[in-house]
Amino acid sequence: MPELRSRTVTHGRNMAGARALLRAAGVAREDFGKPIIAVANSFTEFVPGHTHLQPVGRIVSEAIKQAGGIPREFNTIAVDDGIAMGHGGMLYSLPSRDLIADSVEYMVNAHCADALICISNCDKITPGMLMAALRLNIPTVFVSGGPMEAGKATLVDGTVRKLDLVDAISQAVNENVSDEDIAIIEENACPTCGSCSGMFTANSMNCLTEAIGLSLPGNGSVLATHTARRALYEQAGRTVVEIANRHYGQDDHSVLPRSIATRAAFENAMALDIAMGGSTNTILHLLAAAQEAELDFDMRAIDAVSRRVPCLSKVAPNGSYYMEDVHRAGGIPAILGELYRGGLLNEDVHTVHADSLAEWLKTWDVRGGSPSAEAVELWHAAPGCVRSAEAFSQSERWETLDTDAAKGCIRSVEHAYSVEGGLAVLYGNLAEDGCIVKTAGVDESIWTFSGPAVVVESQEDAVEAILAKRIKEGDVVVIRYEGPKGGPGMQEMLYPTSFLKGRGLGKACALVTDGRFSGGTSGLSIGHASPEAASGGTIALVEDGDTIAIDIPGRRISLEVPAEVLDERRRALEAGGGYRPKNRDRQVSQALRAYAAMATSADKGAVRDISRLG
Ligand SMILES: CC(C)(O)[C@@H](O)C(=O)O
Ligand SMILES: [Mg+2]
Repeated sequence: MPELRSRTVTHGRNMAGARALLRAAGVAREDFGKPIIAVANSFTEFVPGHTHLQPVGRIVSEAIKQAGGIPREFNTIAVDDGIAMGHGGMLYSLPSRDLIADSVEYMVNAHCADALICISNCDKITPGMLMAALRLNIPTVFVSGGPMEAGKATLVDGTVRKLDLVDAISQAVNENVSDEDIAIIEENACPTCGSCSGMFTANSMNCLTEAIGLSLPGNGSVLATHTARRALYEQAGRTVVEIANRHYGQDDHSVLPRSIATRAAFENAMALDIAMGGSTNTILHLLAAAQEAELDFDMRAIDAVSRRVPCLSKVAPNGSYYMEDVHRAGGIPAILGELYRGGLLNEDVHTVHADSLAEWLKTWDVRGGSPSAEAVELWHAAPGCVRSAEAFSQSERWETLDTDAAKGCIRSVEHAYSVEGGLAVLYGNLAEDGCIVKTAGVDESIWTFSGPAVVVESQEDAVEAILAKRIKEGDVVVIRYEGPKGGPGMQEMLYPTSFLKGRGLGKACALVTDGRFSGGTSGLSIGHASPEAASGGTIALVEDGDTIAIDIPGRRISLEVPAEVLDERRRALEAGGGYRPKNRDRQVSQALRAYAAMATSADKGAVRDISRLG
């Protein structure tokens, strides 16, 4: 039977000092011996996805106390990609993931916590905490802050439309949209607290924790403002104590993160991701998390799943549905249920709340025949449509659920949007170790595309070229030296992709980069090109006017330049100073340079190269 880790600080005469301090922090004499549960809360007023989490930490802690644990809450940082976007702030976004993972490890190990509950939400927080959970491998439950409601606006001409953050970004550069309409869009794009309303990175990751089995059903889709989230937080608090007791009291290792997040579970999560057209960032984060779990799960494994799983849902930016619509259609268990019936899931998995996939879906899949009354009630949680930055500020209900598997928000395998999955890995001389495209967001007419390269060596230059109308129909914009090392920090290219869209080029151009994209990016946007330019990848050798050919169904990307010419260019580049951007004036802090010194490439999840630690 494993001893409570916290015994190190709660038992024995020599730990009188540690106990004295724990007492000073509110632990009662009779509580010593109960499991200490670290409550990693990512509350911050900077980020709408996290601004409502302060009371959530208290609710979770109270539930833990009631269930017989000792909650110890602490905070992590959280970067808002949407606010950091389009300027030097974005360099900090991806490195913040590893900082969060480390800070959770520091707090848990320094204080000998027995178990962990992760209150996450936005882009890097869920993956950072997931990395920590798999690194620490102590009983862990994830519970996120929930999605934002979709925006609704009435434009000057009376048109009523749904919208989100990306509309505010792209419409701002659309010369056909009036200042009055821009003001209306800005005012209404993000009406409530929560993670931005589409299938963007935050929501994608929070849905994936459900599929991996580390969070409760509904975690990824119950709206941040809805009263139904209170029960989710309370249940998460009870569950973490229950699994801690099973592990330390009954020697049950099946509740540990590495027992739950197995390769089979990662493949299921990837199948979900491909079916729902999740953010391309999920690939980076799953690769990073798999390495923490010491799992054999790489780009080839992702490629294999993407070749067999179809696209079952198209949520913004891939279509006109939002997270609130995914929820009404039965949430993540409904997508998993469709995949299960299609024979596309591994069945040898379990979760923090169910011992088998069959039990999990039987209870929670509203389309599966016998969902519990609790599940049916949960999926009725609807948007309040009132501006609010508070958790639990509304309790609207949908009158009916969307169970239309032919034309609704979530389709069956038989009625898939496309047999081609929502995400694909492409290989070729331009990306020998692979690159990523979100097929769900690409118009089918340009799944094969070929055009002349227009090369820029920074996101800023790309934005400038698009706004100065130097990019024309048919071009392939190449943005390089924006990888994990080269940026550093692998910026998201939401501004270039949104500006292409805003300038009417969304379906007319391709964009290839060694950087990455926001979950809000759509169009023929190909990222994570590996090896990156700063590591000597072929992307460093592209010249203006070279032809780049993209073939999504064939999973190929090629720079159509003879090998001898590329060799010649490589020799010249290496003789001329190596793999560095030309004329780029970028302030890079020491903290970021430290990240860059250790960063691996995107096909390895951009994690630190731990082989260098000796
Ligand atoms: C700001 C966004 C839309 O959240 C973006 O950061 C993403 O990656 O999805
Ligand atoms: Mg992001």
